[in-house]
Amino acid sequence: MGILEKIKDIEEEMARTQKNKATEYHLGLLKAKLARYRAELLEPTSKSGGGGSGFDVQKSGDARVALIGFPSVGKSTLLGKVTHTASEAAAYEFTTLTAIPGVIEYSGARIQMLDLPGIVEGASQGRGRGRQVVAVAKTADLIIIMLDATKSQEQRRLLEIELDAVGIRLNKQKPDVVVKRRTTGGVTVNTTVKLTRTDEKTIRTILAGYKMHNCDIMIREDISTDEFIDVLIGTRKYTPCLYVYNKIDSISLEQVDKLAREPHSVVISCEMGLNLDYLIERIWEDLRLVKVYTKKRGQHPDLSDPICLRKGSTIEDVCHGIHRSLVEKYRYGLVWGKSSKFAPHAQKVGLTHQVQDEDVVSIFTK
Ligand SMILES: Nc1nc2c(ncn2[C@@H]2O[C@H](COP(=O)(O)OP(=O)(O)OP(=O)(O)O)[C@@H](O)[C@H]2O)c(=O)[nH]1
Ligand SMILES: [K+]
Ligand SMILES: [Mg+2]
Repeated sequence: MGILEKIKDIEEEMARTQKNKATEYHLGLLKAKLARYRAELLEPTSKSGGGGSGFDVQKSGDARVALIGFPSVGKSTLLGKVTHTASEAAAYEFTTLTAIPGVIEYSGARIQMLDLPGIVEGASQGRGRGRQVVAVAKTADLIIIMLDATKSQEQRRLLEIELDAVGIRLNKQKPDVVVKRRTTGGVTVNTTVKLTRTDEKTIRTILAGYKMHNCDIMIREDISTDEFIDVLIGTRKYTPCLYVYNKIDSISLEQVDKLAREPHSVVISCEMGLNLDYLIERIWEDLRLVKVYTKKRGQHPDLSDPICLRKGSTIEDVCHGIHRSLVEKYRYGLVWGKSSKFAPHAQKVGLTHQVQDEDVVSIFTK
């Protein structure tokens, strides 16, 4: 039996099985199996799944944003509006057939935006170029799910399902669970919180399904069964996502207002140039980047060429951003800005000091 058939079998069995206390463990096991087969399906070497390795676009700039959506929602039009790259846009579906990179310049930072072909339902199973598109989505630091505001909300759910199927978890943190494999000793499960969405027996059943007979599990949040399986599989990608509703020029103000109030959502009109600056600000925020300006002794800071880092980065990361060997020669640093205890004056800092957005940093070497 091929993988696709096995998946179908399990899905059918799950659909047949009534959900109640008595079947919970069995369903957990089926879910674990299903997740394993799906993962196999995504292997580029897998024969049954049809391959599809993604478009070969070099990463560039400080972060990558991928545009995911159904055909003709306006992805290419957006790329043309916010970057210097033109990507053909037209009124027919599947105008774009490959990945087209552009660059958004935002106060000295460079964000790569990838225009992609439209995907259809079933993309993650290999329909159309869906496989390649979702493979690219996996490499993104931020996913934009682009939607046509004139169409039903159903499109959003369908796209979420496709991304979920390839292991992308949108706007979620990695669950706080630690799994330690051992060679003997059986399974121990420790929890620091009460579990209301799964239970220890289900967890043990799933572990047995994965042939993990010796391990320590430490659970520090109220996870669901699915989230526990995610942790075991380990290759999940936790990516921030913005829902961008385009074509608001064609709907009523009341409708615009309603969409704009949804979490993680931005409403725009590419054609009328509405709200595009705000969209870029939100992209920047959701990427959770900080930019740090460097300054040489006795000179003004270089405001044209900041170093961009993840939020929570330290002076050590700043050093790496300047030169590989700088850390070895590091004596001390000076920071001006929000992270300085003595703002507006400088604070003398060590390598572990966390920087904040728009800090100015000077590094002094031995
Ligand atoms: N009314 C309206 N139409 C728009 C807007 N933005 C784009 N369009 C139109 O929507 C159609 C599709 O635009 P594209 O940019 O080609 O859409 P796409 O998502 O790249 O489409 P594919 O590459 O085929 O997947 C074109 O006719 C655009 O002119 C908008 O803000 N309002
Ligand atoms: K189009
Ligand atoms: Mg396009």
